[in-house]
Amino acid sequence: MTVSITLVGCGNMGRAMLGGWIEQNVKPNDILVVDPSVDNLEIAGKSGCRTLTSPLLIEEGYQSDVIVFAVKPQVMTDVIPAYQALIDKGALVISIAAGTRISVFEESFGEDAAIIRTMPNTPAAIRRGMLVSVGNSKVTDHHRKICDILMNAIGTTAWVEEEGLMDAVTGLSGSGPAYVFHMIEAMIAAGVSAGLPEDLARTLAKTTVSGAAELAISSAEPVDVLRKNVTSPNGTTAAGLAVLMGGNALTDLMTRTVAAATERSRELG
Ligand SMILES: NC(=O)C1=CN([C@@H]2O[C@H](COP(=O)(O)OP(=O)(O)OC[C@H]3O[C@@H](n4cnc5c(N)ncnc54)[C@H](OP(=O)(O)O)[C@@H]3O)[C@@H](O)[C@H]2O)C=CC1
Ligand SMILES: O=C(O)[C@@H]1CCC=N1
Repeated sequence: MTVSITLVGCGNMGRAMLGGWIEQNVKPNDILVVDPSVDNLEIAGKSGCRTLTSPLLIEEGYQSDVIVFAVKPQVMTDVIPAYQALIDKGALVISIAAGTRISVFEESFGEDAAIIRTMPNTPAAIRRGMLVSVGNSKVTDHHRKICDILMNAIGTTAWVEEEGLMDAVTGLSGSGPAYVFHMIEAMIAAGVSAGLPEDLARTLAKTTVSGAAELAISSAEPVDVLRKNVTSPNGTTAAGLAVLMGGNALTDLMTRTVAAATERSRELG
């Protein structure tokens, strides 16, 4: 199935999705990218996509199967009305904005519009994203298929039936890459403080996180067993984990971290 896409917003996330779609054989000339910034459009243009700085420049006869809104939640209500004509021609709406509820799109586009809210994350840029979607009652199996084509091209996909879960999804997998990047930063700093040269500490930290994550995904063992496999009785790991797990330190910190991001997603709605 070929899918024509209008991508609105070509920032960090828009570019990450675009790269994945093109790598996965969505034809660049089936993609129109709209973004007011010429610099943001340059990469899309070089990939062979059509680019426009404003929806006012979209020609009258234009239609696309899907419009993906990838602008900041704070500007979403100002941005979407300009795309009414595409919705009237039957385009499916996919929004990746944190917090912004499906009802915001229904209020603008009408209750007959098919709206999907998806939460991706930045590893989509290397086709290793986590993408969770929820649709309104107008979303058909055909729409789900279109969404799956786009999202499977850039990562692992899941659907939820309750929109209320999307705030916690955002707090865990949407924001999650930043938590892991910060953990890598902390491991590098800790390695340097333990006496390693910074370049070596960086390589060790990144490779360890990447290898452990791959093992967690590919192994049949649950992650707590994988952790125990590293931990020799009275050995070095036990000494390290006594700090990280003592008083439930990391679990408490992570619980508060995800709760804060989840709450912010609710506020953005
Ligand atoms: N970054 C992430 O990890 C994730 C982000 N999201 C969501 O994705 C969305 C985009 O985030 P992100 O890519 O990080 O943000 P960016 O700021 O990088 O991208 C937003 C893009 O939209 C452009 N833009 C602004 N106004 C318009 C307009 N009227 N029409 C078209 N484009 C416009 C911006 O241009 P300019 O730069 O000139 O303002 C920018 O290029 C947000 O809603 C966010 O919640 C979801 C999951 C993960
Ligand atoms: O920080 C944000 O609001 C966006 C949504 C999830 C990741 N980045």
